[in-house]
Formats: sequence, structure tokens, C-alpha cells
Amino acid sequence: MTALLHASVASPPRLQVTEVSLAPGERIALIGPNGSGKTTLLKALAGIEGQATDLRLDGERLSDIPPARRAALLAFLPASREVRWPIPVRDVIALGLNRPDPERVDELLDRLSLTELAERPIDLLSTGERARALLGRALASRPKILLLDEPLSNLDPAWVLRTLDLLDEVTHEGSAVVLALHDLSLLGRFDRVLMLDGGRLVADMPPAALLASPLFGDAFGVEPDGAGWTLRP
Ligand SMILES: Nc1ncnc2c1ncn2[C@@H]1O[C@H](COP(=O)(O)OP(=O)(O)OP(=O)(O)O)[C@@H](O)[C@H]1O
Repeated sequence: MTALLHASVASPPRLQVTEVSLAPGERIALIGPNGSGKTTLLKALAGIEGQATDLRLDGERLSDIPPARRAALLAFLPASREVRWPIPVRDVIALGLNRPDPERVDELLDRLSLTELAERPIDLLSTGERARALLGRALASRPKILLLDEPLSNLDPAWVLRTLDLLDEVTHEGSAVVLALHDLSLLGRFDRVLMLDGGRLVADMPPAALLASPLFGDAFGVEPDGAGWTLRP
């Protein structure tokens, strides 16, 4: 089966050479301590920053794919929720589309409970509402590859679960999702975990295997204690 994304990327000294392959339908958590290189890796996989060797999306070289089609194949959601422009929420979501599709925008407004806020400028939304609107933009074109940098930060517990359900639907339709996160209690919702430490990929395995591995405590300096985590002495 052709990988949806395959690349060897690097961004020295922040990210050592890292080979990544994403298969259709995979739900992948990207974890690691602060500063370990998660954002750097996502940007490198999106072709925004760093160096990529033979970055292929759905079998095609990134450089051979025209920008409009590239946007429909891959979406990158930055961690920042800052938006300075007073663009209505409806138009922000529409920015994720190659051509006008008001029905798709309405569908996302509904799924993200943003219909009542559709005409409000995005800079006047709460942080969590803005996070939902920006996720809507990333999902708009039904990209095959979603690289999401901390999309669950700023969301209340119900919206964390609704967002994970929404992403499950996206992966059931065959897309691959890579999601950077800090809430390690959510790892069970993923098929695979990539763990970075000091700019190196130190683990690529299912969540249960990682949590049982000493690699986890070595990277984070914490240990699972049943109810949560405790600091290693
Ligand atoms: N533009 C930059 N120039 C130089 N160093 C940078 C730049 N951006 C980030 N860094 C550094 O690169 C390292 C990796 O940063 P990155 O943002 O990828 O980490 P992260 O794992 O996403 O962290 P966090 O969990 O805190 O969001 C950090 O030490 C950071 O200070």
C-alpha cells in the first residue's frame, strides 16, 4: 500500500534526521517534552520548514504537486490560536477550500457548533471557539493528511472528546492524522505514538507498548501511577 506521506526530514540542530511514513487511516499521537521538536517535525513534514529528503504525499513528490492540490492533500494546523484579522468565522473555514463550497462550510459550522458564530469576526471569539474555527479550516478540503499541532489545547473536556470523535470519522474515511498533544491520558485514542526527545525520534509504537516501556519515563521524567503521573525521584 502506498504511504500517504513518506519523508526523511531534519531541521538541525532542533530535529535530527527523522524518517516518517503515514498509512491511510492511522491516528498518530506526537508527544515529547516541551522543546523536544514536535512543532519542528510537523512543519518539516508539511514542507514549511527544515529539510526534507524525498517528501512524498500519496506517492507523489511534494515539489511536483501544484500548490492548490497540495492544500487539498495536506493540512497543517499551527499551535497558535492568534488571529489578528477580523474575518468572519464562515470565511475562515472557507479559506481551507480550493473552490467555493458553502454546503461544506455549513456542515463544518454545524459539526463544530459554530453556526451561531458564523458571521462573527474570528478575533472576537474565545480561545476555544477560535481553536474550533481553525480546525474547521484545516478539515474543510477533506485532506488526506492532517498535521495538527496541539488542536486539543484550550478545548473543554466535551470538545476534546467531540474533536477526537470527529478525527476518528476522518481516519475511518482513510485520512491519516498526526496530532501533537500533552495530555497523555488521551493516548489510548491513538493507534501509534511518535515520541521525540531532544530532537530525536526515540519511540514509534502503539500507546500501550510505549507506556509500558522505560523510554516513556526516560523522556518525560514521570511515571504512570494509576490515577495520573508522578515525578521520578
Ligand atoms: N525559529 C526557531 N529558531 C531557533 N530555535 C527554535 C525556533 N523555533 C523553535 N526553536 C527551538 O527548537 C526546539 C524545538 O522547538 P519545538 O517548537 O519544535 O518544540 P515542541 O516539542 O513543539 O515544544 P512545546 O511542547 O513546548 O510546544 C526548542 O528548543 C525551541 O526553543
